[in-house]
Amino acid sequence: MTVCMAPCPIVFDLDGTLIDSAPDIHASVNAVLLQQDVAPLSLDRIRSFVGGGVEVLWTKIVAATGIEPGLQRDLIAAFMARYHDATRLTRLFPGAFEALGVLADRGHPLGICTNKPLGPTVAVLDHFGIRQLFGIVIAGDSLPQKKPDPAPLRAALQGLGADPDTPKALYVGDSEFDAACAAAVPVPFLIYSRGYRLKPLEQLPHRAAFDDFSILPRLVEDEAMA
Ligand SMILES: O=C(O)COP(=O)(O)O
Ligand SMILES: [Mg+2]
Repeated sequence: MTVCMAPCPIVFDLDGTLIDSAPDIHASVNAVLLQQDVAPLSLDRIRSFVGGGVEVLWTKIVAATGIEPGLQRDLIAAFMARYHDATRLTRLFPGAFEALGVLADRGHPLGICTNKPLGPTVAVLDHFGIRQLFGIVIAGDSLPQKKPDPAPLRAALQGLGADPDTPKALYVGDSEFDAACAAAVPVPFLIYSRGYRLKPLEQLPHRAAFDDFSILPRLVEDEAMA
């Protein structure tokens, strides 16, 4: 069965897929913990909490630190004040910029479907000068639902002009949230193996995996021929 003949829409996850943002998330979290006289958490720990969006992140932090759960709302507000434009420690993964350029030049409509809130999403896309590549950006606070619910990815596909019920499209992500979301749409899922997932690759349903963005344009072509 042909998945996509004409250049198909490709939707990307952001944290752990296009960008290594865990160092900025880590710094913003620890600044808030410091204000509360709570010991800092390691980068590895915080990275393992990323993927489900800000509320999930802070639910995990509250559980890990024993902070009074009633404080979570205020801590999220304090965190967002730092995180909304946090780009200083964030990097594009090697080759991601070039791969996006190749795919855009080939005519693939590109989109973003992330659980990261819209403020920091736009800040980081602007910071790296890649915002204009994406025809649609669905962020963690764009809809009432977040990944793994299929609604955000369906909205992103619709925004790129794809019929989400017969999606000749691809989703590129890194985590359990992305794999489950893609399966729920359903849409073929390509997984970046150097991202923030917790489980072994084999346990996440995916069409193909890649550890180097220079391979992605060929993987996309392979999908078109499949
Ligand atoms: O911010 C998060 O928790 C996850 O963001 P992502 O969906 O871009 O991986
Ligand atoms: Mg991710």
